[in-house]
Amino acid sequence: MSGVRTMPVAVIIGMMGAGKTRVGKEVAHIMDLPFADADVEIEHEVGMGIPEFFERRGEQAFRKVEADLIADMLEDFDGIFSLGGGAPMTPSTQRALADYIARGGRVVYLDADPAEAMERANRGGGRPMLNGDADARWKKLYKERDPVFRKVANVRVHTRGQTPQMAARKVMDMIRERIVHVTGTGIEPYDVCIGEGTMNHLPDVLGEGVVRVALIHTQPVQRHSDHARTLLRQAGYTVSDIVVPDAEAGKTVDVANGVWRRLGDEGFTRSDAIVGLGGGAATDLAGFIAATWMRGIRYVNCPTSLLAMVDASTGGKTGINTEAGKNLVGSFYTPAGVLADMRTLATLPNDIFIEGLGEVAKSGFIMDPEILRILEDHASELRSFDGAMFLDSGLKDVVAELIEHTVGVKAYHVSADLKEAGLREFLNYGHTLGHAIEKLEHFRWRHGNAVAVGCVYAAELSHLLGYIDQDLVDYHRSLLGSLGLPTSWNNGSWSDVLALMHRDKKARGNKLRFVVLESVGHPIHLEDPPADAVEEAFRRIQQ
Ligand SMILES: NC(=O)c1ccc[n+]([C@@H]2O[C@H](COP(=O)([O-])OP(=O)(O)OC[C@H]3O[C@@H](n4cnc5c(N)ncnc54)[C@H](O)[C@@H]3O)[C@@H](O)[C@H]2O)c1
Ligand SMILES: Nc1ncnc2c1ncn2[C@@H]1O[C@H](COP(=O)(O)OP(=O)(O)O)[C@@H](O)[C@H]1O
Ligand SMILES: O=C(O)C1=C[C@@H](OP(=O)(O)O)[C@@H](O)[C@H](O)C1
Repeated sequence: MSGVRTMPVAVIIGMMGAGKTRVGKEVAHIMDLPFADADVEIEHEVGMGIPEFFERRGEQAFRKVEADLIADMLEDFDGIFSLGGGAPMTPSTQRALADYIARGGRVVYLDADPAEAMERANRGGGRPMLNGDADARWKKLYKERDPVFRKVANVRVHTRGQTPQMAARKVMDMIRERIVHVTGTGIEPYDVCIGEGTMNHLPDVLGEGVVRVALIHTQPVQRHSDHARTLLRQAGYTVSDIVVPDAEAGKTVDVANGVWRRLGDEGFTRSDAIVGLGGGAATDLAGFIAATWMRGIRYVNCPTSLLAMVDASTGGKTGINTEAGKNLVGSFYTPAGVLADMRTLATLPNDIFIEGLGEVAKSGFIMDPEILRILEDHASELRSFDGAMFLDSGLKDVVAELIEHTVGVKAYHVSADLKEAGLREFLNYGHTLGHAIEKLEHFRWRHGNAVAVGCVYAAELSHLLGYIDQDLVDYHRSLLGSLGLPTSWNNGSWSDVLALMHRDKKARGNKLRFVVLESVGHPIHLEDPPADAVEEAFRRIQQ
């Protein structure tokens, strides 16, 4: 015996006729997993059909057998497990499902259209709960059960008008999703959902109180915003499509003003919402609009670049650029949810993908060595990322795992320190020099590339001050280089760099402050380091 506890990959619940058995079997088939249906297992156990058991022993006896069997299967079945329609109404099963979710399980509420499910449930008979006026019985049960199903499930899949195959694909995408929960002082908890098709959650995350949705996006992601708009319209929202200039050109007060004007003209109220879709520039602007319109309305981020997925869209920093500088005007304002839909990466250019790996690696250095291991193992595939091939390649799972880990690092720091009073500053590893490079390159250097050079600089500084050995500095260079990221910069004078580093937001008075490493996973604050070390580290990244 290995002693490892097994558990179902997913448990499917829903009304009679929702398709729990049919769709569940299909999911198991596609995922090459075993399938079990609670009703069939019960029939084996009691040696008779369910209608006969109901007739002979009654519903109460059935519920007891059902609850015991489910409790056992939740401990030792490792495939797709469909429950009978009424099973989640039993309190002990509700507790068992909550425990299963706490262990990482997925309880999928197969939410079929009532008319479709009712018609299917009436086919073929064999459902004792529908004896008599079947439609009336079904409707009554639906009223009782739907609120409970919503509560006990952690995944909800709408299947209206879908074939069993289509519904199964949707279930599969959703059970493969990775979810990072962000919470902490001053944060209304929210989830970052990572996976293929996570954008489908938009209506669920926006909720029912919202009437109008402003979909803020840029032109290069039009294909994805078209999809989001369709989803939103199908869910009954009135959608305002707002196209803003691409990249940093969109993060201006003039653009913000134009968006505020649209919201005013179109009657946006406090109960309406914003969806920001695109790279980090678009999500920063959308968050800023959401934070400021009527002093704060609901917003959801749909990041479409790797950098936006792992960094910009999570953590609640929103903002625009002004003449005073980049990101100097903004607000801490957390989204209602972040939907990192991997399908959007299919159109992402290689250089923008690679740049995102700079922040991924940084997160590995400061906290999560597993990130570094994954980067090492897959460096050459990552480096030759090709959006057109991505979704059909094994790289998809690697990238999803990297995003999950990196968002986890960000969520950890943000949870403890939303407003960057201390711990959150560790996320700034590599950024002190990185920001100076970006500025001196007039922002033609991409952020993640500048951060990569900045990480090598911070590692050199850590070494010069005796915190880490040369091997770890070399490791920074070799890992980042293997991913196609730059590790040196020689396009500006030391005096300009130093002056800019003094204006970094971590600096205090005349004192420079850096984040350096004591070892992988152990960053520390470094205040007012010796001037010669600060300069020598710079000399070392010039070649
Ligand atoms: N709020 C934060 O915490 C935070 C953190 C890090 C960065 N940022 C901000 O994020 C911005 C950088 O983000 P970025 O690197 O995503 O840059 P970006 O938003 O400028 O996007 C880069 C380019 O890629 C395009 N693009 C994005 N997704 C695409 C897709 N799926 N297919 C095709 N093209 C796509 C964009 O349209 C743009 O042309 C900066 O403004 C930075 O200040 C914010
Ligand atoms: N999405 C669907 N489209 C068409 N028929 C379906 C769909 N889902 C289920 N069915 C059919 O409806 C009937 C009831 O489905 P079943 O899986 O037994 O529901 P449940 O287990 O939820 O009670 C079956 O005949 C099944 O093949
Ligand atoms: O709704 C219910 O209470 C029941 C639903 C049935 O399963 P299906 O939902 O698969 O029909 C079966 O467990 C039993 O007849 C009781």
